[in-house]
Order: sequence, then structure tokens, then C-alpha cells
Amino acid sequence: MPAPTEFLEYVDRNASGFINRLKEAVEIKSVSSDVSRRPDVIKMGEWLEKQLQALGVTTKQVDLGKHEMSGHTLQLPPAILGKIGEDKSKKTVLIYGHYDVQPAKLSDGWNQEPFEFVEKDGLLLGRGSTDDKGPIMGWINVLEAHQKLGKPLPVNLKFVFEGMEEYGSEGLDELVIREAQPGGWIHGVDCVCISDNYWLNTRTPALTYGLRGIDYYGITITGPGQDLHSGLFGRTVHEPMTDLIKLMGSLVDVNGGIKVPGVEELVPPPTEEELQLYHKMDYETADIEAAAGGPVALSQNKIDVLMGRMRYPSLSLHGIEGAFSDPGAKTVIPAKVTGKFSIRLVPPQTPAQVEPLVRAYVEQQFAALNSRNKMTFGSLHSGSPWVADINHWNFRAAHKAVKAVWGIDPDYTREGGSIPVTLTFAESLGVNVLLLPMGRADDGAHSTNEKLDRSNYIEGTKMLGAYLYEVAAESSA
Ligand SMILES: NCC(=O)N[C@@H](Cc1c[nH]cn1)C(=O)O
Ligand SMILES: [Zn+2]
Ligand SMILES: [Zn+2]
Repeated sequence: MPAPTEFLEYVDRNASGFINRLKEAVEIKSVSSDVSRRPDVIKMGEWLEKQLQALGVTTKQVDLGKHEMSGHTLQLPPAILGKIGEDKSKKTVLIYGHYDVQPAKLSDGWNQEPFEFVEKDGLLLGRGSTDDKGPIMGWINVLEAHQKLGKPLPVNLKFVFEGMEEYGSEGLDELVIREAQPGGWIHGVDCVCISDNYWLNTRTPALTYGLRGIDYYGITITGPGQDLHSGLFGRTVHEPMTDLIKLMGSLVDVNGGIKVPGVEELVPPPTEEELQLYHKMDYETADIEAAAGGPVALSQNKIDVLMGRMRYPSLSLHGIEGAFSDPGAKTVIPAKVTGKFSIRLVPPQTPAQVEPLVRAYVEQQFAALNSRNKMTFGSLHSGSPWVADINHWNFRAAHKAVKAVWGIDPDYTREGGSIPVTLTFAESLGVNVLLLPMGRADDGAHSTNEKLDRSNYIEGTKMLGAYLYEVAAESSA
């Protein structure tokens, strides 16, 4: 059942109001990994709850308790649960999104203050515009259109919005498992839809049926009692940074090969059938280079690039806490440094399998340094990979919606990123989960100058609405 014309026209007529809604959302600095921004994350959750309530959604804020972050005990931002419609003759779709964002500073290389929303040259710019505030606003726009038009929604909707996704979704798995039980908020839904990833390129919409998992680690080296003058102490003491750089350098080679024994070996080679899927995707190595903003692809072979992103694990080095990183030439020997890195996991890898391999390797590498410093290794957070069945009516409905709104067939992709709760939804609810991305490959999620194309936001709002109509029309058999 295609989306009604009056809905599509409402979206076009009200585009500027929808953009204002996104502006308001972007300007709340809801950075989940920043201790000082935690009140803003909570404010963002409250703002979102009010938006939902104003559009007739029954909501519930769930306190997820407290957690430890960077030596502080902090209140976790609430999960915002919502529901609208209880018509037993209709399907019920569960929508998930996250209202927290990655950190961003002007000095990272932004052309504008990252939390000041700018509309320019067809782009909606600002932190969170594509990840994940744009898609969440898309769902709210769909609700607004139906309320203002006095039209019933074609399906019942349940919502789970969280404020800690960018920090490993702390506390959410337990909530989802609890609420999936009989009598729980999300028990009995027919399918799940998540809009929190991107097209493979800038041309072709995508339906996504897989995500990599993640295991995020920290290696801390301590020794000196305080930071030291390198002129007075250089070549007289074991330096924590020197040890850490050696360890971090031993984890991955410059071509992306993971040097931790046993990690790559867990992954089976691709079958002929799987290779054919990559051949069919609308993709060129120029796409990754355009999205990366430089000629830096590891291979000029499209299949290698696609498999590197979708079906092989990767190990990335993220940063060093405690290292000198300001402009200037401070001659310091930092006393305590923590190196952060993560491994993106693919089936059948699990964090429980991979973590002991990494720990044993890091300990062995550190022992080989014969350093008198101390090393501690830990996992900051983790999530398992997920793969779905694309032959399900949930995907069929999304395919029709994409075709109706964008006029082309979508690519079927596996995403290189992670959304830790996805597998928990699939397992605890026992239903199909679909990822329906709104943004493009070059949106700059987690990066500088993050944007969502105006057309992706507006057509994407239509696509989300159209998907609900197509779900309603599918037979669940
Ligand atoms: N849009 C999904 C996303 O960006 N997910 C994050 C999740 C994460 C895990 N640890 C920190 N963030 C990702 O990096 O894939
Ligand atoms: Zn996201
Ligand atoms: Zn993200």
C-alpha cells in the first residue's frame, strides 16, 4: 500500500518546520562520552519526550541507574519509551534511535561551531545531523504529519530511544530484555526498524542487514609519580608513552591486518555466493575515497574495500588519554597514559572469544619490553555482530518504500559500524530487525562537518512514512 499523497505533500509543505525541529535537536550538546555534558544529554532526552507527547505518544522515562566514567560516578541518561496505537488488527513496529552524539570541537577542523546548526548549499550541518538526530526527527515528522492531517497511522508504533549509544549503550540490554517479556513495553512487536546508518555511496539508498560488533579496549601505562621534565629525566627512566606506542604499534599493520594471533583466524572465507553480492553493489573505490576525503583506500579493488568494511574485522587506534596534544612544544614525559583502540567484530566472533586473545597478546608484548612501568588492560565496552534475514516481509516492505520514494532499488548492505543493542532486539523479541538508513556515505558521522543532505532528510521522512504503509500491507506469513 503506497503512502497516501496527502502525507507526501504534507512533508514537502512543512519541510522548513521539520528543519527547525532538527536545528533545535542539534543545538542541544548531548555528548554521552563527556562528563561535563551529561546534563545536556538528559535535557535532550526530556526534549525528545516532550516532542513525542505533543504528538499523542504515551511515554515512559526509564532510569538506567548510574555508571563510572573517567573516574566519575554519573547518572545514566534515561531511556525514553513510547507507544502510539493499540489496534489489534494492525502490525506493531518498534522504532529504535539514539539521542546522544559524538564529541565535536571547532578546533577539530569544523568550518562552523559544531553545535550551531547551519543550512547551506542543500546541506543540514551540525553534530548529530545524520547520527542520529536527523533520522529520529524523521520519525517525529511522520507522527506530526499524521496528527495534523487527522489520519490514523497505518501501524501501531513503539519507541525505544537511548542516550548512551555512542558510549556502548550502557544499561540498555537489561532494559530491552526485561521489557521484551510478557507484559513488558515492547513485548509482542512484529518487527524492528532502526535508522542509524548510511548508504554505501551518495547515489543509492540502502537496506542494511548486518552490523559489525565492537570490543573497545584501553591500555594504561603508569610508572613515574608525576609528569617529568624530559631534559632532567629523559634516558634515565622508563617512559610510559614509549612503552604504550610500542604496544599500540604491535596491534595492527599499516594494511589493516590484525596482528593479535587468532583474531583473523576466527572468520571463515567468503563463499562464491557472497562474493556475487559484492559484485552487484553500486560501488567504486572512488566512493570510499570521496567519503574519506582523500586518496587513501587500502585497495583499488572494489570487492576488497567492501569486504574490508562489511565482513572482516578491523582494528583501529583511537587516541591516547594523558598524552600531550596541545599546540606548542611542551617537553613533558607524561606519567600516566591510556591508549584506546577497538576491534570491529564480525560473525562468528564474539567479545567473549576475542577479549582473552587480545589481553594475552598485550600482556606478552608488554613483558617483552622488560619495562619497569606497570601496565593494565581492560575492555571499556563491547557488543556482538548481527546479521538478519533479508527474505523477510520487513525487508520487502522497506524495499517497496525505497523504490516508491527514491525511484530506484536499494543496495543490500552490511554496515561496518556497530549498534550494540541490535542483536539484543533480535534475540529477545525473536522478530526481524531492519536497518533503514537516511543519510549518505559522505555525511561525516563521528567526523568534522557532519551533515545530512536536505533531500535525504525530507525524502527520508517520506521513506520512513512509506515504509510504515508498506509494512501494513504485507502479509506476516
Ligand atoms: N551510528 C551507529 C554508531 O555510530 N555506532 C557507534 C557505536 C559505538 C560503540 N562504541 C562507541 N560507539 C559506532 O562507533 O559504530
Ligand atoms: Zn548512530
Ligand atoms: Zn555514531
